[in-house]
This record gives sequence, C-alpha cells and structure tokens, in this order.
Amino acid sequence: MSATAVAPAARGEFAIETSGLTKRFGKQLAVDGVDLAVPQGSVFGFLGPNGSGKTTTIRMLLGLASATAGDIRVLGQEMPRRLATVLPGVGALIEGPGFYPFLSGASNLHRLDAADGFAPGASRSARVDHALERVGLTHAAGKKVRAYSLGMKQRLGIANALLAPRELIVLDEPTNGLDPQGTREVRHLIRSLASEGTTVFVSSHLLAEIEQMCTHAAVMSGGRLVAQGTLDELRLAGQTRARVVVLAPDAQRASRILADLGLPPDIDAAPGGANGPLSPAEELFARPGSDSPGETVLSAALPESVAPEDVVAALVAGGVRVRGFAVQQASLEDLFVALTGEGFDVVQ
Ligand SMILES: Nc1ncnc2c1ncn2[C@@H]1O[C@H](COP(=O)(O)OP(=O)(O)OP(=O)(O)O)[C@@H](O)[C@H]1O
Repeated sequence: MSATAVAPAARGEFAIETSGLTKRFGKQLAVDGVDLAVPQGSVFGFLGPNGSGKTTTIRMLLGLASATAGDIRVLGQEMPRRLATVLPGVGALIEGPGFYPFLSGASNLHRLDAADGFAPGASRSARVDHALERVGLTHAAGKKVRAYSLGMKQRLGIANALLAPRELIVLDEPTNGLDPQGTREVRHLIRSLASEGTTVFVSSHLLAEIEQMCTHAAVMSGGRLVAQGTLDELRLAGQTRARVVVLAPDAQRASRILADLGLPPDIDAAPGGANGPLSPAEELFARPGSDSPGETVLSAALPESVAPEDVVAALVAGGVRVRGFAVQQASLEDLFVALTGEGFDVVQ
C-alpha cells in the first residue's frame, strides 16, 4: 500500500471506537472497560488527571501496546488486526518525538520518513517540505533541532505526523511543557487541521485547553471512562448540579427554610471577613474592604424540581432578610472535578 492511500472509514461514523477496552499491568488495572466513541471530523479531547490511563489507551489504539481485553476499531477497521491498513491513515505524536539535536528539522523528518515502511521515497522531499510548511517551520527547516524552542520541537513532531495525508491525528498532551506562545501555535495548528476535516484526538490534563479547541470530550478517571459527549452535552450534564447561593443575616432561619425545601445548605459565615481562601459561594458576595458583619452565605444544590424563584419566595415569606441571591450554573470544571474527584489544572 502506498503512503498516500488513506484507510477508508466510510462505513463507520466513528474514527475511533472501543468496547470494553482493558489493560492490566500485573495487578494494576490501568484501563478498565473503556467504551470510546470518537465521531469522524470531531476534535475530541481526551481529558483526565495524570495516571488516569490516557497514554495507555492511546498506545492500545495505535497498536503500540496490546489490550488485555476489549475491541478497538480505528477508521472503521479492527485493531490491531488491520494495523497495516489503518496506520497509514493515522498520524500520531506520543510522549514527545525523539529528534536528533545535531540534525536539522528537515533532516530529522527525512530520517523518520525513511524509517516508515509505508512511505514512498520518491515523494519524500516534497512531503517533508509540505509538512514543515503546514506547521509553520519552513524558515527553520535547515536549523539544527537543538536550536529549536520547545514549541518548535512540538510542531516538528506534528509535522512528522503530517508527512502523509491523514484521516486521523492522535496527539498525546501536545502542549505539555510549552510556553504560552508555543501553546497558542499548537492549538492554532490543531484547529486548522480540524477545519480541513481531519479527526483530531487530543489528550490533555488542561480543561481550559479542551474547552477552547474541542467539539467533543471524554473524561478518564482511575482507568475508567466517566463521561463523554459533545461539550454542550457535558455542560448540560453539569447544569443539573446548579447551586443556589443566599446572602442573609438570619442564617439559622434561612437554613431551616432551605432544608424544608429539600436544599440542605452549606453555611459560610461573614463573606470577606474570614481568613483564608473564599469558597466560590463566598466569592460571589464578597465585598473587598468590608467584613460584612452579621451576614452569612448559604449555598445548596438546586434540585431540578425546585424553581429558584420559589426558593426566594419561601425565604422572604419565612421572614429572612435576603440581601443577595444567585443561581450558580456548574461549569465543565465543576462537573469534571465531581466526576474525577480531582482538581484540573485550568490555567492557560
Ligand atoms: N508499562 C507500565 N507498567 C506498569 N504500569 C504502567 C505502565 N504504563 C502505565 N502504567 C500505569 O498505568 C496507569 C495509567 O498510566 P497512563 O500513563 O496511561 O496515564 P495517563 O493518564 O496517560 O497519565 P499521564 O498524563 O501522567 O501520562 C498509571 O498508574 C501508570 O503508573
């Protein structure tokens, strides 16, 4: 098969599909019964804290590690049985590319392409030039890789994944270790790949990154897939976890009324007055420079069956002097933290 031939995926609507995918290292279950469904044409974020099983899953998808159990289909074909048919259609960047620092970017790509049994030598130079252009490295093609910034090295790794036309690009933590500029460059590149119709499967532990780039996401936690869907679907799932936040001086009375409505509250005294970090509910009503004497912030999960306006009405009818009221919609971050039990690094 020639390197420019792309494995057909027409019959499947999913670029990647797994069922019951499992990987055991001795006693440790690194990946536990994962059912992934990555729609064709999506930019699919594969989220999870460190050690949650993302890299192990990706390695199995690409035939780099064998599964203990379960089925994998990539571009509509069974893996690893159809590896030789599937791999030419897949470009991947996993765990940082290994480049020779004393060779130029172009020479490194020539070497890597020559080592690829599927790649035709006749078109190598043109394909290397095109891939370097694709990632914006034409100007640095002749520069030794040791003089590349991290962002440039990462883009060179992506250029390596783009040495042939691909239906699917798999990137494992492509912005890891990059400065903000490098991160922007890589994100921009991912978006432009997606705009050409390539399915991009990208793992990250950065939630904000996934929110900026992706159409879909899946969340891994402790080897299990705990959520997947479009970002909107995931946000909707989060909205069932909306909270009401009440600022009032009559804490006990407000607390009793909320509990009677089925909203047993958390209580934070005097927003802005206490030492230590503010909770998100406290932040809502914190007034810098004021220690809000006598005021209390109460917050409670809002069940779908209760309308926020009924909560205010009940508080007022019960004689609570409500000074502040808000409904906080859960963000994707709240949902993911709730799902994984771990905080995400949300910077960048
Ligand atoms: N070759 C291996 N032998 C034994 N255990 C392993 C091996 N590879 C991974 N693990 C374990 O499997 C679990 C999942 O690791 P994995 O690297 O897939 O997670 P990850 O989500 O990609 O995390 P990170 O973002 O840190 O790479 C971890 O507990 C890890 O220690």
